[in-house]
Amino acid sequence: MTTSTLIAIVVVVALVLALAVVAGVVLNRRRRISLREKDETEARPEVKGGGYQAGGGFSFASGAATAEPETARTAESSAPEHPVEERTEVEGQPGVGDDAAVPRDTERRGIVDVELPEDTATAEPAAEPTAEPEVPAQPEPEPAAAEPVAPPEPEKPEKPAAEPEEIEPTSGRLERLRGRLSRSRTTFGQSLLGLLGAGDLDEESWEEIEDTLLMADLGAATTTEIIERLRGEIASRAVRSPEEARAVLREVLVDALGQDMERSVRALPHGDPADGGKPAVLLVVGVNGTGKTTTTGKLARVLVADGRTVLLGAADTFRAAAVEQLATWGERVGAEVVRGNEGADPASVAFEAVSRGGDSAVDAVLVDTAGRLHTKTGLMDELGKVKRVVEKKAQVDEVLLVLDATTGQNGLMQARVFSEVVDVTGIVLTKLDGTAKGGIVFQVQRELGVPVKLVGLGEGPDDLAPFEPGAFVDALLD
Ligand SMILES: Nc1nc2c(ncn2[C@@H]2O[C@H](COP(=O)(O)OP(=O)(O)OP(=O)(O)O)[C@@H](O)[C@H]2O)c(=O)[nH]1
Repeated sequence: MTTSTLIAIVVVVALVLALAVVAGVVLNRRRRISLREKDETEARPEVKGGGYQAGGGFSFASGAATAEPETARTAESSAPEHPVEERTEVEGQPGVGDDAAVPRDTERRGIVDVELPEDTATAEPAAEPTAEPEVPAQPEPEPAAAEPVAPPEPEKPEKPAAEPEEIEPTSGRLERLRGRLSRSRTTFGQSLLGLLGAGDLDEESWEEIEDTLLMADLGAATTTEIIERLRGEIASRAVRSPEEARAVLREVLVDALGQDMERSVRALPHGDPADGGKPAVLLVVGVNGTGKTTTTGKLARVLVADGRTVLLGAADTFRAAAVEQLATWGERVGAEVVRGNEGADPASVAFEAVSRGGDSAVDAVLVDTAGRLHTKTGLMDELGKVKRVVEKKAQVDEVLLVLDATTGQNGLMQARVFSEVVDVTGIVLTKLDGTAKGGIVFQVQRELGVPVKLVGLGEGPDDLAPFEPGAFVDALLD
């Protein structure tokens, strides 16, 4: 082999190596999405706002217009099944992930049949079975401590004594309270914007975006869906600038929140109450301390501010303080309160509240129920009974499940059990002001298929807002 042949071979090998290196670099560049080459002249993609038409205010609807006809349940079909193996409790004690403190509903007391008032004969629907389901065979721990308590008659409704106070305007609440979402905004919204706007989006960046979504409690399924959509949209729209990436992010998040979900609170009466129409009936349910009583009071204020008359039913008879708390809310807005003594049968109080609401021709009856751990089968059955007893008198238009946004996965577990027992129609997510995990909104809706209708953003009396996907996402991203 001559020297010139050798040189030729070396040159060819060097050329092939150089070509391979260049091809590798080009391929790697193509896989990245660069946001650095901002083209100011390109028009930003139009971003659609949320489809929910609350217009910044609360949206109320009549149950008659939207509620599905209630079918009378039989005791057999409505008795929820809670096989022992599915329970998270261990011998009645909270399990991992449950409330650490011994809940007040560990108090033992028998569940008694309710003596319904006289007018039950005229009540509807007639198909309700006369026998309430038996207390499940699974006994509460320490059954010997259970004392049969005769259901005291609900007390006479109280007329508020104090002058009703000023109520913050109900429109634009989410706008006004958007600052309360600052913790979620910092750890969720701003992290995402930082990652998407930082420049080259390689696999590592997408992993970080995924982690951010998971940390904010969006859940694995929603996170995967959002990442896939984001990747697709950013690539297909040839997104170049951080502003464009933000617009795409907003659109994807708003869509993931379900723009078409019906979020009106069914709190408007069926016809004119002054002319024989019936009040709307709302039950407020949830675990201890999630904010049921507070939410009931806040909602009453919104309705009163909108010119509606309200009656409050204090069916949280486990805790005298809860009854007092609701009575105070009633006084503050000039609403009548029907209350029972501590230990009174909650179903009896709820029934009386609905009867009284009809007699007083109010627009809405809001019934605050006792908090109960979702793991307590007997107490959950009792909640089902509250609803069935109320249905003897009137259609229940709305069952609002109050969930504490700071409890994460445990909140979801609660939601599943409650919706088995009482057909939850809307979620109120409270304490969003105290958490960085605002992403729970996405997960809870997806898991339950029930819309988040209201959000609690503070302890103040007017810190309740209607949930609007567009405004919520804006609050997270701005
Ligand atoms: N920060 C914040 N605190 C809230 C919110 N909603 C309720 N709270 C507080 O949560 C605590 C419990 O609220 P309650 O309304 O008493 O809860 P509950 O579910 O009725 O409790 P039980 O009667 O024990 O079942 C109170 O201190 C409320 O002020 C909210 O949106 N944000």
